[in-house]
Amino acid sequence: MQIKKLPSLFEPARPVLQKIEQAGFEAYFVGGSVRDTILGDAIHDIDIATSAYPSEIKAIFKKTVDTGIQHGTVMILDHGTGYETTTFRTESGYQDYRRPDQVTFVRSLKDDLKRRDFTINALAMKEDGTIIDLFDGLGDLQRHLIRAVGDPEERFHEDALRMMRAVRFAAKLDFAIDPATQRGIEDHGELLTKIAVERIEVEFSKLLLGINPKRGLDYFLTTDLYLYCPRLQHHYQALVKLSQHQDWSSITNEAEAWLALLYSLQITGQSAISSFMKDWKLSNALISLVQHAMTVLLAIQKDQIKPMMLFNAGRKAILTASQVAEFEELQHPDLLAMNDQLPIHDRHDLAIDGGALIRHASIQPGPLLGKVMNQLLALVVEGKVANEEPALLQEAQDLIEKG
Ligand SMILES: Nc1ccn([C@@H]2O[C@H](COP(=O)(O)OP(=O)(O)OP(=O)(O)O)[C@@H](O)[C@H]2O)c(=O)n1
Repeated sequence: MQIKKLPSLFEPARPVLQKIEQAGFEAYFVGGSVRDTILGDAIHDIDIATSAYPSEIKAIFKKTVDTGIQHGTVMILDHGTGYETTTFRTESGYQDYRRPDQVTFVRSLKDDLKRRDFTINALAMKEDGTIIDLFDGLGDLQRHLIRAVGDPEERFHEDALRMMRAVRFAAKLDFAIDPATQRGIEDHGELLTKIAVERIEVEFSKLLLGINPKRGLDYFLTTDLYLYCPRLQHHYQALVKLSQHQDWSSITNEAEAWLALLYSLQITGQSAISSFMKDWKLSNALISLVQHAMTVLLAIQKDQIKPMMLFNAGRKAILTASQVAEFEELQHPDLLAMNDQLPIHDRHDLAIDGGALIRHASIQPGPLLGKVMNQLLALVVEGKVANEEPALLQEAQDLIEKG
């Protein structure tokens, strides 16, 4: 098979591969970019594998950077762009189920491809678009099948994360998992506990954002992989319910995915959200966004949307909550439009500050000042007082008199 028209991302890299070949070595595009090109999907990065050893690559090209030379990876700098090339290699050891104890450089493409995870990821492509398919990856692409290269058990012992990758690809590509590969996952799921949570999280997030998360979640549950992920052990029923959602089109980013998950698991309290997401090693920024969005989502559910709540949540959290409300088929008004119509969107937009209150309303710095400022803010956001200094000063005096 030959791909006639390569995606433009490959074009500037072709002369690099040609140059390696002219020096007497082999060089191929490998990995996800080849798979996705054959599927007609967009590609985002390219990987190059070569029979040349790192020292040989460095002799061919003037400018290189040793980005991971002990693993065989050298970056070639060509016309200002970096191309990472990795020498064909075999790996051995894997005593920790995630990294090889030893990497050996080899000259044979087959030896390199046979240590890769799935047949659809073990295709190689020459610079002219010719596909090298040594493990029937093309057949599996046609059959929509995720199948381990060779013995699944060996592949999963080499890197236990591959079990999560299998269910992620099932969701991402809407493919089935080959029965022997699925059995391999069922038998070795526990090895996932050896893998860093950060790496599991990346795959799980990609699963939830695939074109068919239902399929990925079904495998995640039937293979018992969920048992070895943080904090999911006791949520089988809720995960089944989540997987039964038919339309996932409104879940478009990580925040929406995690909010949908937490809402399904009924983990809705602010500190419960934080502790759950921290166990998944998610960032503080994402945790804060999901917490704000959950407040909005619960208000949608209870039909208790208030201007001040929208103001506190902010546009991004409102959008996140609206998408998940869509997913959950919760009726709701256009919250973004409501938010856009608020008189102000930031504390600093208030037409008065503490200094003005001290000067004109004879308030002393202290707790009362903070309280009055908060009350003024709420009145403006709720549209009860115009956001103008004289009106706000008057209101401040009234508030102080009322105590
Ligand atoms: N645990 C892993 C990770 C990667 N690979 C191999 O390395 C390639 C590149 O891996 P990566 O960039 O992580 O994933 P992609 O397959 O490219 O998929 P995507 O870009 O969609 O994540 C894979 O195709 C596969 O051949 C592997 O065998 N085992």
